[in-house]
Formats: sequence, structure tokens, C-alpha cells
Amino acid sequence: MARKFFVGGNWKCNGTTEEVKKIVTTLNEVEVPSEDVVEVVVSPPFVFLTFVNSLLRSDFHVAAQNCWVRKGGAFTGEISAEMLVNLSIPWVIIGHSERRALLNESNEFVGDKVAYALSQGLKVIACIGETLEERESGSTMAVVAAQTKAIAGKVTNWDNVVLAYEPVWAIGTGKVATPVQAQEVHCELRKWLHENVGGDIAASTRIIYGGSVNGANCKELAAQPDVDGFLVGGASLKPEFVDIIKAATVKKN
Ligand SMILES: O=C(CO)COP(=O)(O)O
Repeated sequence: MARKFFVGGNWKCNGTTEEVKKIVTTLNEVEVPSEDVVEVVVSPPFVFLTFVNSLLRSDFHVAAQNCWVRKGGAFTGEISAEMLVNLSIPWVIIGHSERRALLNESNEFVGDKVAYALSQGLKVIACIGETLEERESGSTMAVVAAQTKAIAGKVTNWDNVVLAYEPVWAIGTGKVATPVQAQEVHCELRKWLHENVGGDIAASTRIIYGGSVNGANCKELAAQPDVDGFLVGGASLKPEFVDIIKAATVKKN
């Protein structure tokens, strides 16, 4: 089954109303390959979600950067999956390494969040990735397999899941994984899905790469057979995000 190229822009904790308006206006004016070729999702901070959702061109979609692990209630400061659905926000990013590291989100907690968000009808970008220390000690695959297992153990339907491989050492560092490094892990992850979840799911699930992706390095990464798109941080706030979206055309040949 063909995997449609996916480009997500994770704006993280950035932006003022004016800046957000400017980014969306720019995105609304650019020419990019059609929705049949590339799926584009941008993820502003919670407070701008509705604003962006109402202003953004209809062929691009919006994602929240997180949501609560279960049904809403007495959880001060949290945003529930039900609220996102209520606001017509179709996507949510779950398990980003910044949350795993800074807010102590465990593999189990991330797995529960993914399952709950899916159960409410959200589509999920589930993030995994190893630290530099883990890579250097040779445990990259063990780490990402454990992260994926915690998700796979709780997910029955993978149709609405995109797996984002984001090595922590490449995030915000300018130290992008080489195309060979990215392909190696993506290929292993697909193999893991094949062996532990199923052949069809392994073949159809998009595995996207994140970590210092920019306009200059995106094409070579996109050309790798198991790289199905990107989750972009810093460069998603800049005009070069459009070049990254256009990298989708690399796959057509
Ligand atoms: O964390 C990321 C996307 O979720 C990647 O961030 P950068 O593209 O800024 O390295």
C-alpha cells in the first residue's frame, strides 16, 4: 500500500498572534503538490489552534502538541482529547521527546495517551527517538523498539497513526541524521512492526523523520525508501518549510 508523504510542522512553544498570522498567510499563498501527493499538518501552541484552524487553507490540517491521557475532568492545566475533537482539531502530537525528557512522560504514559486519543477519533503523530548517550552505547534500536512496543501494545487500529522517529541528539541541534542513519532506523522500525504488529501495518504505516530537517537536507532524506516524510521544528516557522513540503515530489519517481 502506498504511503502518502507526510510533512508536519511542530511550532513548539513559539509565536505571537502576529507571527502566527504571518506564517499562516504565507502558507496559504504558496503552491505545493496536491493533497494526493503530500499531507501537510501544522501544530501551533494550544492557544492558537482555533485561530490557525479557521485561517489555514483547507488542504492543510492542524495538530495539537499534546493532550491529556484520559477523559477530561479535574486536571488543571490539561487539554483533553474530547476538547480537540470538539474544536475540529484532527491531529495531535504525542510523546515528543521534549515532553518525555522535561515532563517525565514514560513509555507507558505515552502509549496510554496514544490509545486514548485514537479512541476519541483523533489522528496521532507518535514520537520516538534515542538520546545521544543511547546511540553511542549502541542501544538505539532497543530504545525505539521499547518506545514503539508501549504504543503498539495499546493500539489496535494503526490507520490513524504516524510514527515520528526523532533522534533527540538531532533535535534543535543542527546535527541532522545522515540519510543512511535515518534509513537504517526507519527500516528497522518497519521490520519491528512487521514482526510484532503485522505485515500490512508495517507496509502502510508512515514513519517520518524529525531532527534538524531543513530546506537543504530534506530531499536527500526524502529519497530514502523508508522515510515517509518529516516532523519539522525550527524550519517549520520559516519560508523554507515550503521546500520541505515540496520534497514529497522526490517520491514520485
Ligand atoms: O522536534 C522536532 C520536531 O518535532 C524537530 O525540531 P528541529 O527541526 O528544530 O530540530
